[in-house]
Amino acid sequence: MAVKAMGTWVGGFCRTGRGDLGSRRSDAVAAAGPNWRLEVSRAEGRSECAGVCAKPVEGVKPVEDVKPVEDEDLSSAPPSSEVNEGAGNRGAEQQPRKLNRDLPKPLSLTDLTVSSHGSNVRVAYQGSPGAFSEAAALKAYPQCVAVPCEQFEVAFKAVELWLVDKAVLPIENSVGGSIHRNYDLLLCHRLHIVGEVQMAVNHCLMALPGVKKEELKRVLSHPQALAQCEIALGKLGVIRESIDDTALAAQLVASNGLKDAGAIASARAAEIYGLRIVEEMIQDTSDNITRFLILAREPIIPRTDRPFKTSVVFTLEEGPGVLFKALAVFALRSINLTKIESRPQRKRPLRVVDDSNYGTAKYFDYLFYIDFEASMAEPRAQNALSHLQEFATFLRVLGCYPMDTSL
Ligand SMILES: O=C(O)C(=O)C[C@]1(C(=O)O)C=C[C@@H](O)C=C1
Repeated sequence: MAVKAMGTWVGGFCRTGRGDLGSRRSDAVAAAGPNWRLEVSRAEGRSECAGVCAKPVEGVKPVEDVKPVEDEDLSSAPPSSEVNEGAGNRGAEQQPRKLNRDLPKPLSLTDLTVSSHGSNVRVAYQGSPGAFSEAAALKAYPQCVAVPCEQFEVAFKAVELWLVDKAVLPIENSVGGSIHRNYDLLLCHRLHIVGEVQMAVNHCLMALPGVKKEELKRVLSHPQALAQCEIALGKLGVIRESIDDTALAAQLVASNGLKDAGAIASARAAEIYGLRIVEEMIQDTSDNITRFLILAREPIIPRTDRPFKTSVVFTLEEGPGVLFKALAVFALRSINLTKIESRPQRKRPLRVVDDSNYGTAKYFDYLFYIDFEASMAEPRAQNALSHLQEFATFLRVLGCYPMDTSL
């Protein structure tokens, strides 16, 4: 079955000894401006990170202005001609000479300080300004520079390549369920879950100013958003069109002047792109919650002074009761599970039991993702994972992080 992991305990973490699953590190720290989206370039069908991609999103207000050191405001300094005039003859009263305004300024302690509000933190999210993921990034780090990315994978790579510090990505929604792509990407990248963000998602139906709800023939949005508003869309009887993110849907309606199309997005997206909200809270249930993960290059130190959660992924041998046995390692220690997800192993999608292939001869191999309510600093969590390791064919701790109990 899958590769057997040799676990090592590092500072309370069970870190498996599986080889590098594709993460790349670079010392290159690049500063992508606030109005830029990171994107994946596809060469010969292979998905590759293009690094900082200078693609401005048209008509979008910057999320936060970044001021490069070289562009410091020098307007208060006198022009160099004035400064140089008679220099050397004025003793103590002379104006300071501006020698070379292009010289780099040395880093100071202030430059190195990351405030508790995350004012220096650059956080990648998937989507365009006004997307719900941007709001989640700002909930996690209120003063951060939120960096829009075209795809989830770009956000992962942006962290790995040090283009940003963190990524905030959706993992599940209370109506739409799991975002499987991010489960798969967690496994093929070496990032750590360092936090979670729960956010109430209130969807608005919006259109060009003057367009009535009854005039809409189609509605554009992210597939998750369309799924979360199934009842309202059914009543409207419109065609649903999938777009990469909700804010991009709003932008498309606005920039193309689509009179027959509406968009489902946030109230902030309506404001940014100049659309009028024709109906608020159109999601199927008023409590529509999306949970996002905060990903970073390094894990955080698990603690016990507040509620922590741990996320793991593992594989098991085939056989009756093995999943039952795996879940029992938590039950035996009164550890509450908050999520279980299974994903097919892509490299071993199908197994045939016998050559004749009679009866139920084909079945799948699965990866199991589990979130449980305990910190890796607690002996019961460490013991549970040691126990699981006795029969799991592969085990990786994806992260141990404080639970988000707010909304
Ligand atoms: O399209 C957006 O606005 C997003 O942030 C993506 C996303 C998602 O992928 O689930 C985030 C929150 C909502 O559940 C709907 C869409």
